Amino acid sequence: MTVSEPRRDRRSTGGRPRVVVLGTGGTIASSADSATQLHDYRVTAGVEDMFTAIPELHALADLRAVNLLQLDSHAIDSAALLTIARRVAKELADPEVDGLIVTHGTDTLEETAYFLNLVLKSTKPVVVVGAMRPASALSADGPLNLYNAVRVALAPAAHGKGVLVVMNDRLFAARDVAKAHTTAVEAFEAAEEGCLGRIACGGIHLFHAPLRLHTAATSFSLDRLAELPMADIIFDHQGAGIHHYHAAIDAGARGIVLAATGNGSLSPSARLGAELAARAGVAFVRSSRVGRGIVTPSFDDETLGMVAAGSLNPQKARILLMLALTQSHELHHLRSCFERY
Ligand SMILES: NC(=O)C[C@H](N)C(=O)O
Repeated sequence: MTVSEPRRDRRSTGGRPRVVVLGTGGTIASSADSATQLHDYRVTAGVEDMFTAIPELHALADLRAVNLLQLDSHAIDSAALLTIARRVAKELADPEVDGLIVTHGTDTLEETAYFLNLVLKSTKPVVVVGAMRPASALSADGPLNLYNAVRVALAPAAHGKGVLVVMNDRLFAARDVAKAHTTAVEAFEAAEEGCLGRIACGGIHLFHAPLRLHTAATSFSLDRLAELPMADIIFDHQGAGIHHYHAAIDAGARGIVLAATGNGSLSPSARLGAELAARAGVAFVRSSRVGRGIVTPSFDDETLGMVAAGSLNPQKARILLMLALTQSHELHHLRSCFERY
């Protein structure tokens, strides 16, 4: 279902816009033993605790808290991903809901954001937000990130832009953004594509709009997704072995994403791995471990039946590959997904 227009008569919100804040855990919901401890913290807070820390939020909108998960994002698996996506879709289908925020750990935030960007069928703003410092820290970044996320969700310009990520005063398209720093509050980048906009002194300044197909314009639908197929990422390097490919194929992977060197070049073992995958009917995608740039198609793609990931990093290529495999294993289908999304 495509949800496009917010409802005009707001009987239960007294005329105020309604924003759902859906909590999944992460540092934004964590605390440590002291204000100076910026590591080794635990998820402790629910969404209401975040509201308590930012009383100014209530002036912006009628807020609804949904405590869905309390996980660090490195613990999110395919089942949790589907749980998040289904709940987001359910909330967006409510005509009284104008926008939705997902609070999330930053380690795998880009994977969830890209997945939502591909499967949600709504033009309402969805903003994924996290924090690099726990809520208990000196200069915690979560409260302002969340406040900014709600402001973005309420901005008319955020409609129809796909899933957005707000971190440290910047606004990104879910497809383009990636975590690029282990500890800094300026942890997220969209190196080649750039951020979509900036939040400055209370204003939301949008510079670009995403061009790749997203949300209502994709062929993916949660209604038809019972589960996600298994896909593994294998990291290539000097002296790499073949055992990872055997292990992935034997374990039942339906797809392998190679975090290849450079512009998707294959070590001798990776080449052998691609041949094994082709023989076993396992899809093989070449992405790059470099972190910037595009993996371009090569002659080898034809001989070994591989797909070039374009500008998707390995973890995002895996998300798209899993979704594409739910529709077809055909090479032309997989390639067309990587060209369109
Ligand atoms: N900054 C963070 O959110 C990291 C965190 N541990 C996570 O859940 O990904």
